[in-house]
Amino acid sequence: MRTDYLKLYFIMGSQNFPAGETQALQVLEQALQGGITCFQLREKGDTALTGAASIRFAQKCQVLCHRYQVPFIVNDNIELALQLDADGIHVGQDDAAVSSFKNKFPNKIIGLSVHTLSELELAVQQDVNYVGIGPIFATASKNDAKKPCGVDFITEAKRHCPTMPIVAIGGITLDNAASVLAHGADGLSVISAISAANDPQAATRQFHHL
Ligand SMILES: Cc1ncc(COP(=O)(O)OP(=O)(O)O)c(N)n1
Ligand SMILES: Cc1nc(C(=O)O)sc1CCOP(=O)(O)O
Ligand SMILES: [Mg+2]
Repeated sequence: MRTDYLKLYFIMGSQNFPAGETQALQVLEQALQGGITCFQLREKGDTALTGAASIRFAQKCQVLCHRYQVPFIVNDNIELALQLDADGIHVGQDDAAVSSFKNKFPNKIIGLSVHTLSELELAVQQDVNYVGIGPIFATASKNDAKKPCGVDFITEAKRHCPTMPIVAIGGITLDNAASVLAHGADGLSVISAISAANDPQAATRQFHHL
């Protein structure tokens, strides 16, 4: 995978917006105009869209991403990723084995969440395309987030496995992003820093001028 795709990786689902999917699509387009380099659809939680509505929403997100030539990644849901022929899938430690995703979804981007150095070593052995390391800081966007690991863990991970692309996630804002990059992350992954910004396009642009 091209590491530059990880530079500014925006994640969201309709649950991240008070006005639901309409607002989600508007913000995604603003984020694309502002220069996000990757997008992950993470439709999760009690208010998540289901069935045909979730597929229609996902298709609309994918069309926008294609228009801006930004990879469209699906969180967790391999059926959706296959149905839409997404560019990749992001999976967590509690999901099925990476090998099963690779078999079902060959030649696609596979991202894996890691929280420890041993999980990172396994990710290298499994030849995933990138790892998501987090939460770096406290986050309100994931109910079951682990304890924050801090920026020094990024440096430790990069030293341990220098060739594995790392995207940092969890509580990343315009104020702390420069430190995250200075500690060795290849890219930044955010939900609220863009989804809850007063001006999502301007916020996205600012991440490119840290
Ligand atoms: C880029 C990136 N990194 C980490 C995660 C978290 O994935 P996971 O641990 O599977 O948790 P959920 O997002 O599924 O709640 C991610 N989604 N993206
Ligand atoms: C989806 C997700 N995964 C995390 C992890 O630690 O694996 S933290 C997180 C939420 C990130 O949202 P925000 O940018 O608003 O903090
Ligand atoms: Mg997951």
